[in-house]
Amino acid sequence: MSNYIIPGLFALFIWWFSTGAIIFLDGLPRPTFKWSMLGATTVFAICVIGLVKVSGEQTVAAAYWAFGFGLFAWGWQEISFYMGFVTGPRTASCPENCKGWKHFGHAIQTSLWHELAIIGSAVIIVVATWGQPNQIGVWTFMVLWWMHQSAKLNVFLGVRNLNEEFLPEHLNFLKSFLKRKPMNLLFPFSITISTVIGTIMFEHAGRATTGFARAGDTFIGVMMALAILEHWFLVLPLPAAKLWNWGLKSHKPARAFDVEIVAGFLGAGKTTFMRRRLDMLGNVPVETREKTVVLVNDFSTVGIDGSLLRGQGADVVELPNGCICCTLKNDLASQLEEVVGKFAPDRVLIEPSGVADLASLIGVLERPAIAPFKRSLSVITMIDASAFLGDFAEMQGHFTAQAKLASLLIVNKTDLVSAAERDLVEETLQRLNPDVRIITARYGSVPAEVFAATTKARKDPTAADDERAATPTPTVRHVQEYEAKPAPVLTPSPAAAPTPAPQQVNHAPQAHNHDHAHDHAAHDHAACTDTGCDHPDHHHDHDHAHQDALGFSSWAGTLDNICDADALRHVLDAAAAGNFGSIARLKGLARIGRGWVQFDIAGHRASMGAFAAPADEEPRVIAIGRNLDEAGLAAAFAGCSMRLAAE
Ligand SMILES: Nc1nc2c(ncn2[C@@H]2O[C@H](COP(=O)(O)OP(=O)(O)OP(=O)(O)O)[C@@H](O)[C@H]2O)c(=O)[nH]1
Repeated sequence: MSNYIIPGLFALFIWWFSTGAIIFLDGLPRPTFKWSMLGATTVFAICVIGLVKVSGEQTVAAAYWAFGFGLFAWGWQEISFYMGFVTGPRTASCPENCKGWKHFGHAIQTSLWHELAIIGSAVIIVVATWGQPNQIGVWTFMVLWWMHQSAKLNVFLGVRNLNEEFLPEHLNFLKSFLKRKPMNLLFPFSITISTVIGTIMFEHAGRATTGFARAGDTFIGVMMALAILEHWFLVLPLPAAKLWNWGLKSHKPARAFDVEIVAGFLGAGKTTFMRRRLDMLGNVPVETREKTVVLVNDFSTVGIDGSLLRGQGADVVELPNGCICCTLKNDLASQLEEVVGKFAPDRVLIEPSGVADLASLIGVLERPAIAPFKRSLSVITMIDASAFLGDFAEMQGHFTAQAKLASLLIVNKTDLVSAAERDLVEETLQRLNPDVRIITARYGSVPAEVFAATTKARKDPTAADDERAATPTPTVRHVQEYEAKPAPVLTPSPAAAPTPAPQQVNHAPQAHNHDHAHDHAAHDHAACTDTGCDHPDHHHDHDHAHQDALGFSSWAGTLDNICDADALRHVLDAAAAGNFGSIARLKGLARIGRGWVQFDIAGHRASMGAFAAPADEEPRVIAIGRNLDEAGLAAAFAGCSMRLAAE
């Protein structure tokens, strides 16, 4: 038995160790790459010479040597690719909306030279050992090649675990070619082929009569078994990456990151602004482009904002179902720690839900695990100019806190108000926080210069002194209006129309309720008083009361069918008119004909606009408000998808 167990364990160990070593080398500072590459090339040359030397021998030792040479020869392929020496002609993300064969073509271009290098290396190894009895090295190389190709195709077609943390920063563009979905059609074939070959090899090993054959067949069988395991790791909810946590240690960020919180009430235009901000951050030469991570937190169990922010060059991490103030505070803290370890970002943009407690969120950023990494913090608060006066009358504490904690206030949606109302909003805000800079905007459009100062506002004591001196907190009032193009294909809603009568429902949206109306409505949880803002940590025991004071609940549903545009608009108008309770915010994504729309109710106005959805998008809707008529909403949205089905 030891004839099988020892080579089996040897193969397992050497595979695990060499994989971890490559991950480790890959996370070291870039100047080390040339030395790693030089080392890998020397090792490759030694492996080819070694393979020639042992190819004529059929001893147990020769089996071990040949396996090791085959495996280390493969190491060169990995190092040369992951360190960026041998990749492909394409070094940029796939353009948005690029699909099908074109997308596949772009994917091939990202690693064309790498694939050709593998073919070249395989030819060298095959030729060097041609006609010789010891082919274990060749087979080891071939099995690794198979594992690599199959895993690569699977992550392209879609799997659950993309193991993006193993991708070094300079290969970030590859993420646009990875797809997250539970499974793809190739996966069962990959598993079956590996299982058949693995079984044949183990069966050969069992029948082998020499120590050489037993060891050799066991090596190949174990490599095939590892291929199977690696594939299952792609789709099962297992933290397989933890196997190489030691290798990832070198990937830990050496630098701190800037944090921008984009706050504001429901529908104020946070996501609209974030999209522009991401554009701004991505619109710089590649060498100076920052690694940006977006953390987005929808109020409902079903997130929408994450979908709207993807595809803009940043990694998007969703924290659905919450307010970043109650139970989610711990989730946020651990999520942030994970983001720091996994992505080593230069900048983290956080979009809390419209009812989040900003003071608590800032408190999370002060925690010891996160604070040392935080270089600066700026709080950009979006204000819906058209809804502010009404909302302020109802939720004075909430808006006071948001204004006082802001380092920049953007009075958005100025296209919807008169100049007099806009001035009134600005004056009210300025009175709440005399030091804050206020600018006005349409569709969240703000010039880039604004951020040169604001991103450095609220500097940490840990930040370099010269940096702080160079970028003072903006205290000068400066009000200016910036014109912006409205969102494309925006269709303002006509006068409120009646809800379509609930028809026979085929696919009722699946409802998820997220009710925060507990017993604490009496708490007035403004984080700031007229004399200033309390330290966020003083509020830990009462965070949930903030949400309760606002008294919102949410409803979410999925829209299984293609919707009828007119029916959808009628439902939106009815919802905006208050037919389904007092809706503060509604948003969703729906399929209409061959395309997609993003629809909204914000500030009691309904709107729809075209949306470029990725292939795996889910049509869905969420509503946030008070006294929501959930059954009515479910029937109405089911009605818009049914009407077309019935025609
Ligand atoms: N008329 C007008 N509409 C705007 C403007 N800015 C954003 N909107 C629209 O307002 C709606 C809400 O915008 P979002 O950016 O999703 O608002 P949000 O603050 O992220 O909303 P939540 O995530 O629900 O809190 C969308 O329909 C936007 O197109 C603006 O300046 N003028």
